[in-house]
Amino acid sequence: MIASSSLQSWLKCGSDNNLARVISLEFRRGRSKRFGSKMRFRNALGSRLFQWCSRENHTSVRKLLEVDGTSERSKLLKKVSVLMGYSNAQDLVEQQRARRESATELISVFKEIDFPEISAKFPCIKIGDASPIDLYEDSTNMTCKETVLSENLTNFIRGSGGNLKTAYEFPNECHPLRQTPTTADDASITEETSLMAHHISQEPAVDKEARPESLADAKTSDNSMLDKSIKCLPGTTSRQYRQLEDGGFHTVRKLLQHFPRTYADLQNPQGPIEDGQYIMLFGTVISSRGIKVKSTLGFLEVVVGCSIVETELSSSVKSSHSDAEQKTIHLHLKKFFSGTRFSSQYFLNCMSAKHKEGDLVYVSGKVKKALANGHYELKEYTIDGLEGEGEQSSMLDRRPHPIYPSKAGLKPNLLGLSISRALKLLTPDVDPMPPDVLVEFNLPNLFDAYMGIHKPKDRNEADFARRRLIFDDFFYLQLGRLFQMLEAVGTRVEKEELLYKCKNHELNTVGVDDWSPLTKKLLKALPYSLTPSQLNAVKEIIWDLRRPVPMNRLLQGDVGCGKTIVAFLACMEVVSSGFQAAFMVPTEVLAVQHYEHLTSLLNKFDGDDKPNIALLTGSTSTRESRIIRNGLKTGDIAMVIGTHSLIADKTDFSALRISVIDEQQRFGVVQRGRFNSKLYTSSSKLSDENASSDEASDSETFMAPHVLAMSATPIPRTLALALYGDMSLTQIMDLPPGRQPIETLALEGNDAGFKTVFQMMRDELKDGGKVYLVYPIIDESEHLPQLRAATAEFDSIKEKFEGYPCGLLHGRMRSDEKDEALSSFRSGETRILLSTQVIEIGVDVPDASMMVVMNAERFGIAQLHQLRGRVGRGERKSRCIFLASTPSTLPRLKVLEKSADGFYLANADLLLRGPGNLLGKKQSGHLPEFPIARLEIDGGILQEAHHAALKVLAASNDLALYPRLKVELSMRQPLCILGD
Ligand SMILES: Nc1ncnc2c1ncn2[C@@H]1O[C@H](COP(=O)(O)OP(=O)(O)OP(=O)(O)O)[C@@H](O)[C@H]1O
Repeated sequence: MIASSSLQSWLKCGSDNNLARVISLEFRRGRSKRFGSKMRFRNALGSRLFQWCSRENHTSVRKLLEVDGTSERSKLLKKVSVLMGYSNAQDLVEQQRARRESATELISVFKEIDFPEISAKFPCIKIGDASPIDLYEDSTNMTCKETVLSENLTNFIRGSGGNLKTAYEFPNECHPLRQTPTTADDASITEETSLMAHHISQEPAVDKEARPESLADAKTSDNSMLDKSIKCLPGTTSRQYRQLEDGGFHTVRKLLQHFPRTYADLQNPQGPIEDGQYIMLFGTVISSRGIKVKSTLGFLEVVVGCSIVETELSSSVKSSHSDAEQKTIHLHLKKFFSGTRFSSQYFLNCMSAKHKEGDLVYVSGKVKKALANGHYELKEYTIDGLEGEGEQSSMLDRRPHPIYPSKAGLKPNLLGLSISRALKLLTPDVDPMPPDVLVEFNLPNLFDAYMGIHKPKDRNEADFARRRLIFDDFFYLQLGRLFQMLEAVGTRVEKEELLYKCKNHELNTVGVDDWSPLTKKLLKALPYSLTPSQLNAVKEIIWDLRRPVPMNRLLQGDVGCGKTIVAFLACMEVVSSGFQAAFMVPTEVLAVQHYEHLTSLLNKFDGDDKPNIALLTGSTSTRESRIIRNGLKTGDIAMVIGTHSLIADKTDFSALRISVIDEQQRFGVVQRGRFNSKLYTSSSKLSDENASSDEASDSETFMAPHVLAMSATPIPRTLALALYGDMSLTQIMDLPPGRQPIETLALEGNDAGFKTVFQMMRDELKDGGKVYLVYPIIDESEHLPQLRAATAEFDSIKEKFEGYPCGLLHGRMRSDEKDEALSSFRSGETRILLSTQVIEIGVDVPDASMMVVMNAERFGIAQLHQLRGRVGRGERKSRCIFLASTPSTLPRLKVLEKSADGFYLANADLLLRGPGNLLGKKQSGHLPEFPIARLEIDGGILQEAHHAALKVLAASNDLALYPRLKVELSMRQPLCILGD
C-alpha cells in the first residue's frame, strides 16, 4: 500500500520512539484480547499519525491510514514496523522491551549504589555536581557532525520539501538528541527542535580551512574514531546494523577497509551498441513496475534511460566529432519471480518501489536488442543505485564510481552506503602517522587516503590513496616486528646496535677465524670449499647465533645450491658452545640422507670430540626412540635429525638452541612454532668450557631457540621481506663450481617420443650414468587410464633395459625399503630408479645424470623444476626429459627448456596459470594480511615502509614519542609467522 522511503525517513525521525511505543503496546494488547482490538489500535495509531501528519502535511502518512476494511491488523503492524526499520512487529516489541529493561536495570543499579560512601572514599568525585558536557563524546568530531546537523535542521524546518532521506540519518545511539531520557513524550519533538537550533546557534562557526592545522596537535586528537562501533554511523537502521555486524563489520575501520573492487567509468561509451554486448552505463530510472503474469509468476521491469553518444562509424575513416549524435537509449531490466509469495502484487510493488523515477543508477550487463529502435533488454544485470548527494555529484563530475565487492551476503549497495556514512564521520586528524614520514615518503594522510580510495576525484587520486593504504599494511607489520625485537634486547646501546644492524646488515658477519673449533673442523672435513654465497650465509648466521635474541632467518637458494652444509655448520656452532641442535625435514628419506651425510663428515674428525648425533623419525623403533628421547632430555645427544617426531610432545630437549627447518614451506606455521615451545635454560648448557663464544647473558633464563628455515621454493625477495623481515633473509645466489647446465627436453609422449627417450637412456646407461624415471602415480588407475604408473611399468622397463638393474621407490613402501632402494641407487647397485614424486624434495644422488618425467603436464612448473634439480648435482653433464601426454600441453613444459632459473620459472608459472589466479585463493591465501597489496608490483612500497619503521624506531625505541602509533600498532592483528 505504501512504501515511500520519505515516509520511512519520517517515521524514523523524532517520532519513532512514540510510534514504536504505541505499536508495541497495541500489539501486546491485541495479543491478549484478540477481538475488538483492531479498532482501538487504529484509533490510537491514527490519532498519533494524523496529529503528526497534519503538522507535516504529509500525504504518504495519510495513505498509511487508508487501511482497507479487509486488511489484517497484524499486516498493518508488520508494515509499520518494517517501515520503521525493524524486521517485523515482534522484533519491534522485543527491542522496546530490551530498552525498558536496560533502563530499569540502570535505575536499580543506581539505587544500590551507596553514593555517600563513594564520596567519602573518593572526595574528588562530586556526585550530582557534574560540569556541563558537550553533546558529543569528542569535540574533534564535532565539525563534521555539525555540518550534517545544520543541514538536517534546515531541512526539517523547511518541512518535507527538503531531502527527508538525509534529514534524519541519526540512529538512536548517536543521535545527539536521543541523549534525552527515553521517557520523554511526543512533545519532545518541538523541544528537540528548539534544543537543536539552540545548540547550533551556540556553536562557533566551523572553519573548514582551519581543520588541517589541528593535525599539528597529533597527541591530543586520537584515531579511536576508526575503532568505534558501526552503531555510531548516522542513518543506520537497527536492521542494517545487525546485517553489518553479522558480516564482520564491527568497526568503522573494518568498513573503511572494505575497498572497491573496481571503479566504474561513468563516461557512457561512444559508438553503437551491439546485440549481446556487455555494457556498463549510467542513466536515470524512467519507470519501475512489478507485473503479475499469473498466480505463480511475476516480473519486475525497470526502464533506465541512458544518454550515449552515437557516432557514424565508417569502416576506414574515423568519424569526426561533428558526426557524433547524442542519443537516449532505453534499457529494460527484467527480473522474473516465481512462486505464489514472490509473485504477489504486494511483493512486486515493494520490489518496484526500490527504484524510483528519476533515480540515478549504474547498470551493467549483457544487452539484447528489443524490437523497438533504441530499446534493449537485460535479464542478467546489476543495478547500483547512486544514492546520496555525493554520488550524484560524482556522476556529474564524471568521477570514477567505486564498485564494492559483496561480503558475507551483504549487498554492495549497503556496503557502499555505510562506507559513505563512515566517511562522513572521519576527521582529518584521524591519522596516527607522524607528518614527517608522510612528507618523506610522499604519502597522503589517512583521511585523504580513505576519501581517495572510496570517493576519488579521478583514478590518480585512487592510486595515490591505494599507495598509502598499502604502505600502512607493510609499515605496521615491519614496525611490529622491529618493535618486538627491540623489546627483547635489554639496554639502549643494544637496541641501537640492533637497529644499526637492520640498516647495515652486510656488516654483521663473523669471520671464519672466529668460528668455534667444531665448526672449523667440519669445514675442514668437507671435500670441497664453500662457494662465496655459502660462506657469507654461514658468517651471517653465526653472527645471529651469538645474539641474545632468537634468530628467525630464512635461508633461500635454488635447488642443489648447497643449503644443507650451511645449516650443518650453523648447528656445529651451537653444539660447540654447549647447546643442542634439531634439524627437521619433511620426509624420512631426506632425514636418513642428511643423517648419513653428516655422519660421514663427522667420521673424518680425528680425536674423540665428535658430537653425538641421532636420527629420529616415525620409523625409529619404540625402544630406540625412547633411548634417543632420553638422550635429548639429559643432553647426551647434541644434535638430532628427524621428521615431525622432533616436535612431538614427548620429545624434550635439555638445551635446544637452534632448530633448522628444511623445506620450511612443507610445514605449517603451527608446526614451526612448536619448536619455540621447546625452551632452553641457559643454566643447563651441556658443557660450559666452550660457552665463551656464546654471548648469551647469564641473566637470561629462557629464550626460544633460533630458527633457521630453508627453502628452495623461489619466492620473490619482496614477499620474503614481508614475511620474514629484512634482516632475516639470506640468499645463496651461486651454484657450486663445476656444475653443468641440465639439458632439458619437452617431448610428446607418443611412440616416437618414447623411442627417442629410450634410446637416450640406453646411451646414458652405457656411458655409466644413472637414470630416474618419475611417474605421477604408483598403481594404474581405472579412472585415469592415460597416466603411467611406477609399479605397472617396473617389469617392462626391466625387460627393456636388461643388464641394468632397476629399483622402485614410492611413498607406500616401508621406510627401510625406501632407504634400501635409495642407497642401492646411490651406490650404483641399481642404475635405473622408477619413482614417484617422493624424490622431489632434497634427494641427493650427485652422480644421477638423467631424469625422465612421465605425464609431466600433471606437475606444476615449480614442481618440475624441483624434480629436475635431482640431477645435475655433480660434475657430470645431465639431461632431463619431460614427456607430455598431449601436444596441447607441450608449450607449458617448453618453458622449462628455456630456463633453469627458479625465480623466472615461478613467475612464468604464475603467468601461465592466468591473471585470474594471481589474486586467487592460492595467492591471497598466502597473504591474508594484505588486502590490497600485490607483492609483485608493490615491492617498492614495502621497502619504503621498512625504512620508515626503522626511522620511527630510531627516533623512539619504545614508541614513547609516538603514542598514537603505538595504539594503532596494538589495534592491528599481530602476525603469526614462523613460530612467532
Ligand atoms: N661448495 C660446494 N662445492 C661442491 N659441491 C657442493 C658444495 N656445496 C654443496 N655441494 C654438494 O651439492 C649437492 C647439493 O647440495 P644440497 O643437498 O645441500 O643442496 P640443497 O640446496 O639442499 O638442494 P635441495 O634444495 O635440492 O635440497 C650435494 O651433493 C653437496 O654435497
